[in-house]
Amino acid sequence: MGYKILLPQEIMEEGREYLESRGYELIKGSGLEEEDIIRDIKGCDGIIVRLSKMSRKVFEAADKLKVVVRHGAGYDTVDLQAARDHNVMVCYAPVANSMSVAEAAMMYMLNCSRNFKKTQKHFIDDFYYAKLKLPRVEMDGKTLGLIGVGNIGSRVAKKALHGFNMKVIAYDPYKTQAEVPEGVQLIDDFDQIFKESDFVSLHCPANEETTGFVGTRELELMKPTAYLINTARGKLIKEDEFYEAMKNERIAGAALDVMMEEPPKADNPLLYLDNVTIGPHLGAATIEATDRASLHCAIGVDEVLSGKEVTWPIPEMKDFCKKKVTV
Ligand SMILES: O=C(O)[C@H](O)COP(=O)(O)O
Repeated sequence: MGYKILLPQEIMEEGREYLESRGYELIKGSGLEEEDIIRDIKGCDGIIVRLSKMSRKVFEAADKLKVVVRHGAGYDTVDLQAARDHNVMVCYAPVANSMSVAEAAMMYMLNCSRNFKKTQKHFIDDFYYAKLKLPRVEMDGKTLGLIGVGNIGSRVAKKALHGFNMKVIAYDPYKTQAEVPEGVQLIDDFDQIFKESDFVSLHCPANEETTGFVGTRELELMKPTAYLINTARGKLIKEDEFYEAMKNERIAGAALDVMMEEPPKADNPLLYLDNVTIGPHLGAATIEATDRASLHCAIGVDEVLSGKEVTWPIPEMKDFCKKKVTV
């Protein structure tokens, strides 16, 4: 067969074994930047991308590429039009990390409710201040507002309903009440989620519809005691407007697992706010999720290159999938 699969970043053993046992040659990339991928992609039939972007320039440089598989649930880093123009199929791993990201969302909610960033900052200097003076709340009985009830949002909903006895309301124009977990109240008014919730958690993809859809206006709608959690994509939030709101303590706190720029520049002022917890896009970074993602990506590569039906095509390329990539 002799197909070459570029791995700009290592994947877990499950995925490697799946591909190697089927005769694929795995090529270790020389780096994660665009120029590295442009150099490395030549002669490769497939690529599994975790952190790198698949820009038009990369597709232009690729002479044999037939499949791109995104190691995760989002694919906003892949230029889909360029993929189509170059007859390259794009798949992803939409369910592999849902549980881990949902757990991360709960972790960030707890972190906010216990004011943990400020607590950590103060407790060495003044244990009693850290213990007694910082406001904290329970999650039990509070209202969680979800934006997006897909693979991740529905897992968050179940954890919040059954693990924390929260009320869960949700906005998702692509779902019906019958399609969301029992106990979730689907609401067709985006603003109402911000107005009513004690915690708002974002679980939708970044696309033209959602980019920058949370800014000053939405933060102004929120209760001053509420928290905003983003484990989805940094570009959903207008970061400059968010910074102003948080600097002025417009809401009680926020947690971002994702940012507009990853890694963020050290001088990004958001990093230094006491009321904003920030993580390094760690939602999917567990042993279990990366094991599954590596395997699901390997399956995607093999399905496309061996002409099988594709289990996880990105939704925008389902039609393309039927057309079949010429190998
Ligand atoms: O950490 C990873 O494996 C991925 O970057 C996660 O990607 P996702 O946020 O698109 O699921």
